[in-house]
Amino acid sequence: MRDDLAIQLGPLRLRNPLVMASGTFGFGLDYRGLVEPDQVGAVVTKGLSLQPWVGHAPPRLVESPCGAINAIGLENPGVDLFVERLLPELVATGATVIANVVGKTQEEYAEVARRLEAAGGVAAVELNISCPNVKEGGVAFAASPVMAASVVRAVRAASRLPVFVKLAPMAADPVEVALACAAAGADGFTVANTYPALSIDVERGQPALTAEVGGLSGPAIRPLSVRLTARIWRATGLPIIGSGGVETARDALEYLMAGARAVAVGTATFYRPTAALEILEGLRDYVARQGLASLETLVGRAVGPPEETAADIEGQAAAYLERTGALLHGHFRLSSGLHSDRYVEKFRLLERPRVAEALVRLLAIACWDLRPEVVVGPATGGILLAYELARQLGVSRAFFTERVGGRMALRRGFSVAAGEAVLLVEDVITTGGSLMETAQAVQAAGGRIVGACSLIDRSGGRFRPPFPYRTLIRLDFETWDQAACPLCWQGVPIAEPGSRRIG
Ligand SMILES: Cc1cc2nc3c(=O)[nH]c(=O)nc-3n(C[C@H](O)[C@H](O)[C@H](O)COP(=O)(O)O)c2cc1C
Ligand SMILES: O=P(O)(O)OC[C@H]1O[C@H](OP(=O)(O)OP(=O)(O)O)[C@H](O)[C@@H]1O
Ligand SMILES: O=C(O)c1cc(=O)[nH]c(=O)[nH]1
Repeated sequence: MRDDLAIQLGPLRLRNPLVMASGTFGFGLDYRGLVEPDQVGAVVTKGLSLQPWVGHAPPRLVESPCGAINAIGLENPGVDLFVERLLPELVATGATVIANVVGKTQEEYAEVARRLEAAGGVAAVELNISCPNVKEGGVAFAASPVMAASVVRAVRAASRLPVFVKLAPMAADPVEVALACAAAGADGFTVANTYPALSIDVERGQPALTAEVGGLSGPAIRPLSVRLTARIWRATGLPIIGSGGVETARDALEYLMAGARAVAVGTATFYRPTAALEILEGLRDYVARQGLASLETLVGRAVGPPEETAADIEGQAAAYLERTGALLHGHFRLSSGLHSDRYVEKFRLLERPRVAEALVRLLAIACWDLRPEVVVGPATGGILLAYELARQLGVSRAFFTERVGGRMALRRGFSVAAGEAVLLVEDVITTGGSLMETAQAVQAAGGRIVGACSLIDRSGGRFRPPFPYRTLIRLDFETWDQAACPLCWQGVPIAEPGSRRIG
């Protein structure tokens, strides 16, 4: 199996971002011979309840322009039968299984999740608090952020399985619901379930569906759910499975660029059973055409970084750095020769791959429009950052500059072609001296600087390079010349934590 479309969905590593939507792929076994369960990123089961549910009387599905309206009523065999009869066979296919869970009380949700975890083989649960066509156990739980969060909390307490909450697009304020679920420990969201809808059979003068209200799915809802995906991504920054009207690779890309990390295919499977596989081929073509190393950098590309995450990092940066041990207090001689009572030990951040990956993702989102061909950073932090940023941007080369006799230089055979587009990356900017020296070394070698970025800028706004420059965190710490340093006056011993030798 090729790995070029693999993507991280919170704690889950999916072999590709395509997920078979709940209720449209049975229990993953009905389509064998057409779509093998291990060909897609994950199979989401039909909603599972504690006891078997019979669902609504027919008719349960009616066509609608650019879509369908359904009211199956969550018919399912119950969690125990699923665990006993269906799950082993599904797991044996090598599929990643996400179990869709429904209940009439929060205790039921919790108990179903507990049994699923005990059974083994389930990668995550998707809490369906959004079925629009039942009176109990559906959208009622999404009616208030508090109720939705209480289901998440109950499930969290009963099982350690990752929890994705399937949001109701029309219930309460979905963003408020999502924030409450995030606070209660949700790992991510599916955005979104179907939209409550009514179709009338004018010959009979009756609702077309026995249940009256059904859920509208298909391309008709796609732009609505793409928008909601962007809102939930911006508000929470948590991993999202986009769902609603995905028929082609283009549709799937829309969801990714709006902030989803995986995309569900539902109604399309009914009229084109191999739609998911065709979409995967389309995604592979796109990745090859755009020269992307992975799909990671597409996530949220069209709508920018999540506000909360950006705000969190910006607003609580000093506290975060303090907590991770990155912000040192003392008396330091910095790379520039200036003195300060603070030093940012960037390796407290960079030594954690997850933290480094998450921070660089924000840099990648901030810089993707610069279209670099090479990423370059000054040693030492820049080595790691350049590599990770290039990886996430799908850029094929990354290298670093280092000091030779006190001057930044390209060594080790690193080179740029004439006019090659270079993005610079730095961990901490104090004066910007190291970055500007790197820029000069790259330009002297023939490279063209298209921009620069840094994780942390402590220059107090004084660093203003002559090319586009983006930073994640601005900190305002004082620096002094040796002669003006109050810590020197007090005789406090000085430390020189960086690797640059002064004097
Ligand atoms: C017939 C049918 C049954 C569905 N059953 C479920 C279900 O049991 N649980 C759930 O969370 N979503 C269910 N859904 C919603 C889908 O998983 C999906 O989120 C929605 O249909 C939008 O995607 P689509 O336009 O690609 O179909 C169902 C949808 C349809 C059409
Ligand atoms: O903007 P400037 O004034 O150039 O200062 C910033 C540079 O100083 C720090 O490096 P450090 O001195 O810690 O050296 P090291 O990375 O080699 O350990 C930091 O990682 C930057 O590279
Ligand atoms: O079983 C159903 O009718 C059903 C469940 C659900 O969550 N969404 C949907 O559109 N239909």
